[in-house]
Amino acid sequence: MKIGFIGVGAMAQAIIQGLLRAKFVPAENILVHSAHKENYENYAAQYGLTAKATNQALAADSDLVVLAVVPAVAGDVLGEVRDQLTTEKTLISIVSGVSLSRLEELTDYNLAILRSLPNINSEFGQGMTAVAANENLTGDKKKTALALFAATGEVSELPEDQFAIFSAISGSAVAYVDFFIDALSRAGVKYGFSKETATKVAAQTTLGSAQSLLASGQTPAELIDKVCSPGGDTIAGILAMEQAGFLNSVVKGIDATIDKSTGNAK
Ligand SMILES: NC(=O)C1=CN([C@@H]2O[C@H](COP(=O)(O)OP(=O)(O)OC[C@H]3O[C@@H](n4cnc5c(N)ncnc54)[C@H](O)[C@@H]3O)[C@@H](O)[C@H]2O)C=CC1
Ligand SMILES: O=C(O)[C@@H]1CCC=N1
Repeated sequence: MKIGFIGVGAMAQAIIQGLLRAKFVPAENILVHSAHKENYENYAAQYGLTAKATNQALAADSDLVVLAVVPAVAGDVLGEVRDQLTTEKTLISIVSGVSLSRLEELTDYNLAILRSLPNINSEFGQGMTAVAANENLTGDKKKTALALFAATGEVSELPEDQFAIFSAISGSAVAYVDFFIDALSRAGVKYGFSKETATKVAAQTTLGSAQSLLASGQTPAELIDKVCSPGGDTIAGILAMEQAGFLNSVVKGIDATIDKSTGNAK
C-alpha cells in the first residue's frame, strides 16, 4: 500500500513520523510532494520516503492520498489531481473547515473520502484524531483509512457539524496546553528556576495530570478538590487564577478559534 502526502508541512510531517514510528508501511511507500522542491526532496531523502515531482504523479501512484495543504489552496490542488483520483483510491483530507460534500464536489461523487482532523501529537503516537467518512468509504477501505490514524494515536468518529468544536479543543488546543505549560514554566523562572528545569517540571506535571485524569475515571473538578487541602495553598492559587479570569479566558480562546474556523471571526 502506498500513501501519498500532498503538502509536507507541520501536520503532514507529524503524521508521517507517527506512521514511521508505528512501522505502518515501509518508508519508501510514503510518497511526498509539496510547494518547495528543496524542502520535500530533502525531507524524503532524510527519512527514506519517495519524493514525487508533481501532485499528479503522486496521486497517480498512491492508494491513499492525504491532502495536507492549507485550506486556501485545497480547491486548486484537488482540481489539479482530480483525474488521478480514480475510484479505487481513497482521499484523506486533514484540511480544517472543508466539508465532505465540498471535497466530493471538487473531485468525484463516487470517490471514497475520509475527512479528518488530527493533532500534532500524532508524531509521538499520542494523537487525537476526529474522522468522518463519506458513503463511498466502507469495508476494508474504511478500516485501512482509520488504521492509518489509529497508528498515530486515538481516533474518534464524529458528525461533521462537531468538527470545528473538536478542532478547537484538540487540534488547536495542543498550542493552548503548551501555552499553559509555558506560563507555569515562566512562573518558575520568575522565582529562580532555570527555564529548562521549570519547563520539564511543568510538562511532566501536565502529562501526569492528564494520565491520572484518564485512568481515574473521575472529573477534573473531583481531582482539583483532592489537591486543594482545606485552608491550603492550592485553593488560594485556584481562587487567584479565577479572579484573573482563567476559565473565561480559556473559553474565550475556544470561542475565537471556532469563530475563525467557521468563518464567523470579525
Ligand atoms: N498544524 C496543525 O496542528 C494542524 C493542521 N491541520 C490542517 O493541516 C493542513 C496543513 O497545515 P500545516 O501543516 O500546519 O501547514 P504548513 O503550512 O506547515 O504546510 C502546508 C504544506 O502545503 C504545501 N503546499 C502549499 N501549496 C501547495 C501545492 N500547490 N501543492 C502541494 N503542496 C503545497 C506547503 O509547501 C507545505 O508543505 C491545514 O489544512 C490545516 O488546517 C489540521 C489539524 C492540525
Ligand atoms: O491553526 C490551524 O488553522 C490548524 C487547525 C487546527 C490546528 N491547526
